Amino acid sequence: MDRVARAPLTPLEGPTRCGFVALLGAPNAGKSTLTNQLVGTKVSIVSHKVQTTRSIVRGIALDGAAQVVLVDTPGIFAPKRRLERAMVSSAWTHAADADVIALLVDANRGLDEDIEALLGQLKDIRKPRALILNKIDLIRRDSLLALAAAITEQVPFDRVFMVSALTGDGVEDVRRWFAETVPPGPWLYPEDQVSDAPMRMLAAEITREKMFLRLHDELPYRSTVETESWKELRNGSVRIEQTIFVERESQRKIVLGKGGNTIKTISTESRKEISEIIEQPVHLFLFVKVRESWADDPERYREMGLEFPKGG
Ligand SMILES: Nc1nc2c(ncn2[C@@H]2O[C@H](COP(=O)(O)OP(=O)(O)OP(=O)(O)O)[C@@H](O)[C@H]2O)c(=O)[nH]1
Repeated sequence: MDRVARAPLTPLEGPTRCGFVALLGAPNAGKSTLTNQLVGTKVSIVSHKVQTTRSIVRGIALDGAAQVVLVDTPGIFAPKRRLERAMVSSAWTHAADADVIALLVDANRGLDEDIEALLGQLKDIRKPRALILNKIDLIRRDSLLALAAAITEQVPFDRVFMVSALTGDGVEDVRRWFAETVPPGPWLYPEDQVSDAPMRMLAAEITREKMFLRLHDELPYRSTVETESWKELRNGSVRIEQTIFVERESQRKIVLGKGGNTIKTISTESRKEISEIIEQPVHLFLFVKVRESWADDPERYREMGLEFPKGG
Protein backbone atom coordinates (compact mmCIF):
# COMPACT_ATOMS: atom_id res chain seq x y z
CA MET A 1 0.00 0.00 0.00
CA ASP A 2 2.62 2.44 -1.16
CA ARG A 3 0.13 5.22 -1.56
CA VAL A 4 0.15 5.76 2.17
CA ALA A 5 3.15 7.72 3.35
CA ARG A 6 5.32 5.39 5.41
CA ALA A 7 8.83 4.08 5.67
CA PRO A 8 9.92 1.78 2.82
CA LEU A 9 8.51 -1.74 3.21
CA THR A 10 11.61 -3.62 2.09
CA PRO A 11 14.17 -4.14 4.81
CA LEU A 12 17.47 -2.48 4.10
CA GLU A 13 20.70 -4.47 3.84
CA GLY A 14 21.77 -6.27 6.97
CA PRO A 15 20.09 -8.49 9.51
CA THR A 16 16.46 -7.79 10.27
CA ARG A 17 15.09 -7.01 13.71
CA CYS A 18 11.58 -7.48 14.97
CA GLY A 19 9.81 -7.17 18.28
CA PHE A 20 6.92 -5.99 20.36
CA VAL A 21 6.69 -2.66 22.09
CA ALA A 22 4.03 -2.25 24.77
CA LEU A 23 2.77 1.29 24.94
CA LEU A 24 1.58 2.01 28.48
CA GLY A 25 -0.16 5.12 29.62
CA ALA A 26 -3.17 6.60 31.33
CA PRO A 27 -6.23 7.26 29.19
CA ASN A 28 -5.70 10.29 26.97
CA ALA A 29 -1.93 10.27 27.40
CA GLY A 30 -1.73 10.25 23.61
CA LYS A 31 -1.05 6.61 22.75
CA SER A 32 -3.17 6.67 19.62
CA THR A 33 -1.70 9.93 18.40
CA LEU A 34 1.84 8.67 18.98
CA THR A 35 1.08 5.37 17.24
CA ASN A 36 -0.22 7.23 14.22
CA GLN A 37 3.01 9.23 14.07
CA LEU A 38 5.19 6.16 14.49
CA VAL A 39 3.36 4.11 11.89
CA GLY A 40 2.91 6.93 9.46
CA THR A 41 -0.77 6.44 8.82
CA LYS A 42 -3.94 6.84 10.76
CA VAL A 43 -4.27 3.41 12.30
CA SER A 44 -5.48 4.12 15.80
CA ILE A 45 -8.62 6.00 16.53
CA VAL A 46 -8.22 9.40 18.15
CA SER A 47 -11.40 10.24 19.90
CA HIS A 48 -12.76 12.59 22.51
CA LYS A 49 -13.94 9.54 24.42
CA VAL A 50 -11.48 7.91 26.76
CA GLN A 51 -10.84 4.17 26.84
CA THR A 52 -11.89 3.63 23.28
CA THR A 53 -8.99 1.44 22.37
CA ARG A 54 -9.66 -2.24 21.81
CA SER A 55 -7.44 -3.80 19.18
CA ILE A 56 -4.34 -5.63 20.28
CA VAL A 57 -1.84 -4.72 17.60
CA ARG A 58 -2.10 -0.97 17.27
CA GLY A 59 0.20 -0.68 14.37
CA ILE A 60 3.43 -1.80 12.80
CA ALA A 61 6.19 0.76 12.46
CA LEU A 62 9.03 0.13 10.06
CA ASP A 63 12.45 1.66 10.39
CA GLY A 64 15.22 0.43 8.14
CA ALA A 65 15.64 -3.28 8.78
CA ALA A 66 13.44 -3.24 11.88
CA GLN A 67 9.81 -4.09 12.24
CA VAL A 68 8.35 -2.67 15.43
CA VAL A 69 5.00 -4.09 16.45
CA LEU A 70 3.20 -1.65 18.72
CA VAL A 71 1.04 -3.57 21.13
CA ASP A 72 -2.02 -2.06 22.59
CA THR A 73 -2.29 -1.76 26.33
CA PRO A 74 -5.74 -0.38 26.98
CA GLY A 75 -5.68 2.62 29.28
CA ILE A 76 -4.73 1.95 32.85
CA PHE A 77 -7.60 3.15 35.00
CA ALA A 78 -9.64 2.03 37.97
CA PRO A 79 -11.61 -0.88 36.53
CA LYS A 80 -15.28 -1.22 37.36
CA ARG A 81 -16.80 -3.65 34.94
CA ARG A 82 -15.59 -7.16 34.31
CA LEU A 83 -14.42 -6.23 30.85
CA GLU A 84 -12.43 -3.33 32.26
CA ARG A 85 -10.76 -5.56 34.82
CA ALA A 86 -9.83 -7.93 32.03
CA MET A 87 -8.41 -5.02 30.07
CA VAL A 88 -6.27 -3.69 32.88
CA SER A 89 -4.91 -7.12 33.70
CA SER A 90 -4.27 -7.71 30.01
CA ALA A 91 -2.34 -4.46 29.80
CA TRP A 92 0.13 -5.85 32.31
CA THR A 93 0.26 -9.27 30.70
CA HIS A 94 1.14 -7.62 27.41
CA ALA A 95 3.69 -5.41 29.04
CA ALA A 96 5.37 -8.43 30.57
CA ASP A 97 5.36 -10.25 27.21
CA ALA A 98 6.70 -7.36 25.16
CA ASP A 99 10.36 -6.87 24.25
CA VAL A 100 10.33 -3.19 25.07
CA ILE A 101 8.16 -1.11 27.34
CA ALA A 102 7.30 2.50 26.76
CA LEU A 103 5.51 4.54 29.37
CA LEU A 104 3.73 7.50 27.88
CA VAL A 105 2.96 10.34 30.24
CA ASP A 106 0.92 13.44 29.53
CA ALA A 107 3.48 15.99 30.72
CA ASN A 108 0.83 18.62 31.00
CA ARG A 109 -1.07 16.48 33.50
CA GLY A 110 2.04 15.62 35.46
CA LEU A 111 2.59 13.06 38.16
CA ASP A 112 -0.63 11.77 39.67
CA GLU A 113 -2.04 8.64 41.25
CA ASP A 114 -2.41 6.81 37.93
CA ILE A 115 1.21 7.35 37.03
CA GLU A 116 2.39 6.50 40.54
CA ALA A 117 0.50 3.21 40.32
CA LEU A 118 2.01 2.50 36.92
CA LEU A 119 5.50 3.22 38.16
CA GLY A 120 4.95 0.87 41.09
CA GLN A 121 4.12 -1.97 38.69
CA LEU A 122 6.85 -1.12 36.22
CA LYS A 123 9.60 -1.42 38.80
CA ASP A 124 9.44 -5.21 38.67
CA ILE A 125 9.47 -5.65 34.91
CA ARG A 126 13.00 -6.18 33.66
CA LYS A 127 12.87 -5.06 30.05
CA PRO A 128 14.36 -2.20 28.14
CA ARG A 129 12.08 0.66 28.99
CA ALA A 130 11.60 4.21 27.92
CA LEU A 131 9.80 7.11 29.47
CA ILE A 132 8.07 9.26 26.88
CA LEU A 133 6.88 12.63 28.11
CA ASN A 134 4.23 13.75 25.68
CA LYS A 135 2.49 17.05 24.91
CA ILE A 136 5.63 19.12 25.33
CA ASP A 137 3.99 21.73 23.14
CA LEU A 138 1.82 22.57 26.15
CA ILE A 139 4.43 22.84 28.89
CA ARG A 140 7.46 24.91 29.84
CA ARG A 141 10.88 23.35 29.65
CA ASP A 142 11.74 23.77 33.33
CA SER A 143 8.57 22.02 34.51
CA LEU A 144 9.28 19.30 31.97
CA LEU A 145 12.73 18.65 33.39
CA ALA A 146 11.37 18.67 36.93
CA LEU A 147 8.76 16.09 35.93
CA ALA A 148 11.37 13.89 34.24
CA ALA A 149 13.49 14.03 37.39
CA ALA A 150 10.55 13.23 39.67
CA ILE A 151 9.63 10.16 37.63
CA THR A 152 13.10 8.76 37.02
CA GLU A 153 13.86 9.12 40.71
CA GLN A 154 11.21 6.46 41.35
CA VAL A 155 11.99 4.13 38.45
CA PRO A 156 15.11 4.26 36.29
CA PHE A 157 14.49 4.27 32.55
CA ASP A 158 16.94 3.38 29.78
CA ARG A 159 15.88 6.41 27.84
CA VAL A 160 13.77 9.51 28.40
CA PHE A 161 12.14 11.14 25.40
CA MET A 162 10.29 14.41 25.26
CA VAL A 163 7.86 14.57 22.39
CA SER A 164 4.79 16.15 20.97
CA ALA A 165 2.83 13.32 19.37
CA LEU A 166 0.56 15.97 17.93
CA THR A 167 3.23 17.86 15.99
CA GLY A 168 5.59 14.90 15.58
CA ASP A 169 8.35 16.72 17.43
CA GLY A 170 10.83 14.17 18.82
CA VAL A 171 8.94 11.14 17.50
CA GLU A 172 11.66 10.16 15.03
CA ASP A 173 14.09 9.54 17.92
CA VAL A 174 11.57 7.28 19.63
CA ARG A 175 11.07 5.20 16.48
CA ARG A 176 14.82 4.86 16.01
CA TRP A 177 15.34 3.71 19.60
CA PHE A 178 12.54 1.15 19.30
CA ALA A 179 14.10 -0.11 16.06
CA GLU A 180 17.53 -0.46 17.68
CA THR A 181 16.17 -2.05 20.82
CA VAL A 182 13.88 -4.79 19.47
CA PRO A 183 15.84 -8.07 19.16
CA PRO A 184 17.40 -9.35 15.94
CA GLY A 185 15.13 -11.75 14.10
CA PRO A 186 12.95 -12.24 11.07
CA TRP A 187 10.02 -9.95 10.45
CA LEU A 188 6.85 -11.31 11.97
CA TYR A 189 4.57 -9.80 9.40
CA PRO A 190 5.35 -10.37 5.76
CA GLU A 191 5.40 -7.27 3.62
CA ASP A 192 1.98 -7.74 2.08
CA GLN A 193 0.39 -8.23 5.49
CA VAL A 194 2.03 -5.14 6.87
CA SER A 195 0.36 -3.20 4.15
CA ASP A 196 -2.98 -4.96 4.40
CA ALA A 197 -3.52 -5.49 8.13
CA PRO A 198 -3.20 -1.83 9.09
CA MET A 199 -5.51 -0.85 6.24
CA ARG A 200 -8.21 -3.23 7.42
CA MET A 201 -7.76 -2.02 10.97
CA LEU A 202 -7.71 1.54 9.81
CA ALA A 203 -10.93 1.13 7.84
CA ALA A 204 -12.63 -0.45 10.85
CA GLU A 205 -11.42 2.31 13.14
CA ILE A 206 -12.66 4.99 10.78
CA THR A 207 -16.14 3.49 10.67
CA ARG A 208 -16.10 3.16 14.44
CA GLU A 209 -15.05 6.77 14.77
CA LYS A 210 -17.85 7.95 12.46
CA MET A 211 -20.35 5.86 14.39
CA PHE A 212 -19.32 7.34 17.74
CA LEU A 213 -19.18 10.88 16.45
CA ARG A 214 -22.71 10.45 15.12
CA LEU A 215 -24.24 8.59 18.05
CA HIS A 216 -22.26 9.96 21.01
CA ASP A 217 -23.62 8.53 24.21
CA GLU A 218 -26.48 6.60 22.64
CA LEU A 219 -24.14 3.71 22.04
CA PRO A 220 -21.87 1.96 24.51
CA TYR A 221 -18.25 2.31 23.43
CA ARG A 222 -17.98 -1.45 23.68
CA SER A 223 -19.50 -1.74 20.20
CA THR A 224 -16.90 -2.89 17.69
CA VAL A 225 -16.34 -2.82 13.97
CA GLU A 226 -14.56 -5.50 11.99
CA THR A 227 -13.45 -5.43 8.38
CA GLU A 228 -14.62 -8.78 7.03
CA SER A 229 -13.46 -8.43 3.49
CA TRP A 230 -11.17 -6.16 1.47
CA LYS A 231 -11.06 -6.73 -2.26
CA GLU A 232 -9.11 -4.75 -4.79
CA LEU A 233 -11.21 -4.59 -7.96
CA ARG A 234 -9.87 -4.48 -11.50
CA ASN A 235 -11.09 -0.96 -12.08
CA GLY A 236 -8.83 0.29 -9.29
CA SER A 237 -11.54 0.61 -6.67
CA VAL A 238 -11.82 -1.34 -3.42
CA ARG A 239 -14.81 -3.25 -2.12
CA ILE A 240 -14.91 -3.32 1.66
CA GLU A 241 -17.36 -5.22 3.83
CA GLN A 242 -17.59 -4.43 7.50
CA THR A 243 -19.71 -5.62 10.39
CA ILE A 244 -20.69 -3.41 13.28
CA PHE A 245 -21.22 -5.54 16.38
CA VAL A 246 -23.59 -4.25 19.05
CA GLU A 247 -24.86 -5.89 22.20
CA ARG A 248 -28.60 -5.56 21.88
CA GLU A 249 -31.34 -5.38 19.28
CA SER A 250 -32.25 -1.90 20.52
CA GLN A 251 -28.71 -0.74 19.72
CA ARG A 252 -28.92 -2.27 16.28
CA LYS A 253 -31.97 -0.10 15.64
CA ILE A 254 -30.12 2.99 16.85
CA VAL A 255 -27.23 2.30 14.48
CA LEU A 256 -29.60 1.70 11.56
CA GLY A 257 -31.72 4.78 12.32
CA LYS A 258 -35.09 5.63 10.82
CA GLY A 259 -35.36 4.12 7.38
CA GLY A 260 -31.65 3.23 7.58
CA ASN A 261 -30.70 6.90 7.63
CA THR A 262 -28.10 6.74 10.38
CA ILE A 263 -26.13 3.87 8.93
CA LYS A 264 -26.27 5.52 5.52
CA THR A 265 -24.67 8.66 6.94
CA ILE A 266 -22.03 6.67 8.85
CA SER A 267 -21.28 4.69 5.71
CA THR A 268 -20.99 7.77 3.50
CA GLU A 269 -18.68 9.57 5.92
CA SER A 270 -16.53 6.52 6.49
CA ARG A 271 -16.31 5.68 2.78
CA LYS A 272 -15.19 9.24 1.98
CA GLU A 273 -12.43 9.21 4.58
CA ILE A 274 -11.14 5.73 3.72
CA SER A 275 -11.14 6.67 0.07
CA GLU A 276 -9.19 9.87 0.75
CA ILE A 277 -6.54 8.02 2.70
CA ILE A 278 -6.00 5.13 0.31
CA GLU A 279 -6.55 7.36 -2.73
CA GLN A 280 -8.85 4.86 -4.39
CA PRO A 281 -12.60 4.81 -4.91
CA VAL A 282 -14.26 2.72 -2.18
CA HIS A 283 -17.47 0.71 -2.11
CA LEU A 284 -18.35 0.22 1.52
CA PHE A 285 -20.93 -2.30 2.73
CA LEU A 286 -21.91 -2.13 6.38
CA PHE A 287 -23.78 -4.80 8.32
CA VAL A 288 -25.03 -4.50 11.87
CA LYS A 289 -25.13 -7.62 14.01
CA VAL A 290 -26.10 -8.26 17.59
CA ARG A 291 -23.46 -10.15 19.51
CA GLU A 292 -25.34 -10.60 22.71
CA SER A 293 -23.68 -9.40 25.91
CA TRP A 294 -20.27 -10.23 24.56
CA ALA A 295 -18.83 -7.67 26.95
CA ASP A 296 -19.27 -10.26 29.67
CA ASP A 297 -18.37 -13.25 27.56
CA PRO A 298 -14.96 -14.79 28.35
CA GLU A 299 -14.74 -16.32 24.84
CA ARG A 300 -14.91 -12.85 23.39
CA TYR A 301 -12.05 -11.63 25.59
CA ARG A 302 -9.89 -14.41 24.29
CA GLU A 303 -10.74 -13.54 20.70
CA MET A 304 -9.53 -10.05 21.44
CA GLY A 305 -6.41 -11.47 23.08
CA LEU A 306 -7.53 -10.47 26.55
CA GLU A 307 -6.96 -12.79 29.46
CA PHE A 308 -9.81 -13.33 31.84
CA PRO A 309 -8.64 -12.14 35.25
CA LYS A 310 -8.50 -14.71 38.02
CA GLY A 311 -11.50 -14.39 40.29
CA GLY A 312 -12.97 -11.79 37.92
N1 LIG B 1 -1.38 19.42 22.61
C1 LIG B 1 -1.20 18.11 22.42
N2 LIG B 1 -2.23 17.27 22.43
C2 LIG B 1 -2.01 15.96 22.22
C3 LIG B 1 -0.71 15.44 22.01
N3 LIG B 1 -0.80 14.10 21.86
C4 LIG B 1 -2.11 13.79 21.97
N4 LIG B 1 -2.85 14.90 22.18
C5 LIG B 1 -4.31 14.99 22.36
O1 LIG B 1 -4.67 14.28 23.53
C6 LIG B 1 -5.94 13.63 23.35
C7 LIG B 1 -5.80 12.14 23.64
O2 LIG B 1 -4.98 11.54 22.67
P1 LIG B 1 -5.12 10.00 22.25
O3 LIG B 1 -4.03 9.71 21.32
O4 LIG B 1 -6.51 9.68 21.86
O5 LIG B 1 -4.86 9.32 23.68
P2 LIG B 1 -4.83 7.75 24.05
O6 LIG B 1 -3.81 7.62 25.11
O7 LIG B 1 -4.66 6.93 22.82
O8 LIG B 1 -6.25 7.54 24.64
P3 LIG B 1 -7.00 6.12 24.85
O9 LIG B 1 -6.65 5.18 23.74
O10 LIG B 1 -8.43 6.54 24.79
O11 LIG B 1 -6.55 5.64 26.18
C8 LIG B 1 -6.36 13.94 21.92
O12 LIG B 1 -7.24 15.02 21.96
C9 LIG B 1 -5.05 14.30 21.23
O13 LIG B 1 -5.22 15.20 20.15
C10 LIG B 1 0.39 16.37 22.01
O14 LIG B 1 1.55 16.04 21.83
N5 LIG B 1 0.08 17.69 22.22
